[in-house]
Amino acid sequence: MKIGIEAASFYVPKLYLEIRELAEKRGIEPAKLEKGLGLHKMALADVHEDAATFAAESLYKLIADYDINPAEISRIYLGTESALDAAKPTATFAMQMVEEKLEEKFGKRIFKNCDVVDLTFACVGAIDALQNCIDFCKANPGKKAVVIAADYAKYELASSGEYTQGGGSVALLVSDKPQLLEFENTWGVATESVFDFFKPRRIIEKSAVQNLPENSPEKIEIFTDEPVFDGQYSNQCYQNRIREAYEHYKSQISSEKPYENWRFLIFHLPYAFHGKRVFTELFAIENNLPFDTLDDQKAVAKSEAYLKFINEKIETSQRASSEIGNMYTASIFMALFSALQVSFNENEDLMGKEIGFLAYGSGSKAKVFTAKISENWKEIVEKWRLFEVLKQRQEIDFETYEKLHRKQLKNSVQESNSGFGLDRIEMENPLSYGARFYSFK
Ligand SMILES: CC(C)(COP(=O)([O-])OP(=O)([O-])OC[C@H]1O[C@@H](n2cnc3c(N)ncnc32)[C@H](O)[C@@H]1OP(=O)([O-])[O-])[C@@H](O)C(=O)NCCC(=O)NCCSC(=O)C[C@@](C)(O)CC(=O)[O-]
Repeated sequence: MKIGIEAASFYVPKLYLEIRELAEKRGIEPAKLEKGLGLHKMALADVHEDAATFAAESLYKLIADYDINPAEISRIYLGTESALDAAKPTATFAMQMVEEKLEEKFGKRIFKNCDVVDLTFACVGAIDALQNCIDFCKANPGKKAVVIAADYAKYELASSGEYTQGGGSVALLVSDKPQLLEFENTWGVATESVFDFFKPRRIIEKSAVQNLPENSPEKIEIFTDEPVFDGQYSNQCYQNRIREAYEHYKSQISSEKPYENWRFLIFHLPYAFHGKRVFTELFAIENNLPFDTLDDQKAVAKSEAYLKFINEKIETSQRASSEIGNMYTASIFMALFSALQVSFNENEDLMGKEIGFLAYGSGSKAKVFTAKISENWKEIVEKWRLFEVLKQRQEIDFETYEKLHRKQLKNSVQESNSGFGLDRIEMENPLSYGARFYSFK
């Protein structure tokens, strides 16, 4: 049975900061960020936005753009590491927003019998959701599942992670009608528990939190959006896991150099140039090139063969990332959208071509798997207009960016913001303290 993506949509928040401006304000050479890491713009959530509104946006767009009957969706699995609650899944907030928006057309509680849940494993969580939903569709012919990846990447101000911020979401309809692409059945996996990037509970004074029950302990534990991370170590963990997952993938197939058969290599991109920077090792292994010293590594990265390989198989997948930044779980899918959009715009015939996916999530796990482009792929891609949509965003200045980051703004930056938004968080009633209420404008 063929299982794959029947339809796909995305949402990128409408605000952005130019990386050049961030570089100048932080005293970093702009060329390092632009030419070294491939960064140009950083997408930012407005005051009324969070991971739930991002998820709702792409879910609603998926249903509206591809004329999907929501009653036919058996499950909505959300990969996210920006959860809004430690018990109530962020997917339930998104589901409710979309349900209310669709009420007039489809009636109340259209997702009443839909299985909704979050899956978390840093940036690879949505790939786990996807694999799970592929298996679900195989086991239940005719049923459809939606996979959403929704996140915002936020790092401490002036940290080395600051220029790799970003955010947004994608939603994929997975079914036995793979109009966009069809997944093949070999999965390479590699896991090792490490502390390269994580979001621990932080311990703070009780007095720092409003409206806690009187008998709360003096010190309490809270989650924050900003991770603890070790940048260079995280790069190394990524490289190690990808190598191990690729080797595991390879051990299950007969091809000598599988990557040579792939039209694109689609990576999780924490920043645009990451995939091409880490694949040097596997390129060296596959082509028996020395890779022990820094000089060896630089020689591979700068070789004509490697530059040609990047140009042919990776470059177009980087373009959207340069304009958005890290979308955590959604980054790998946005890399796919970017490559497909460029091929669509250039009228390339992709039908039947194989794509290799190299997914990574800190903490850490990598998955390597493949898919084949379907006959009707253009009918799905033609609705995206990805690069036009990215051009329609609003630039903000550095001062506004810092205020947004510090949560010092009460009102949305966009004057006429339309779409899903957070209205309020309950802060008084102890029985509903922290409940979040959303609406569509
Ligand atoms: C991403 C890092 C590590 C970058 O860290 P960094 O120290 O800013 O940069 P770098 O030293 O790694 O690389 C700079 C590049 O710019 C070049 N450069 C220098 N100057 C110039 C110049 N003038 N002109 C042109 N190029 C210049 C320089 O040569 C080098 O390129 P290379 O030669 O090595 O290819 C940092 O921003 C960071 O820590 N970010 C947060 C963590 C992260 O993104 N880690 C990535 C891997 S882990 C991952 O992907 C998982 C994650 C993060 O998404 C989370 C999850 O799973 O949930």
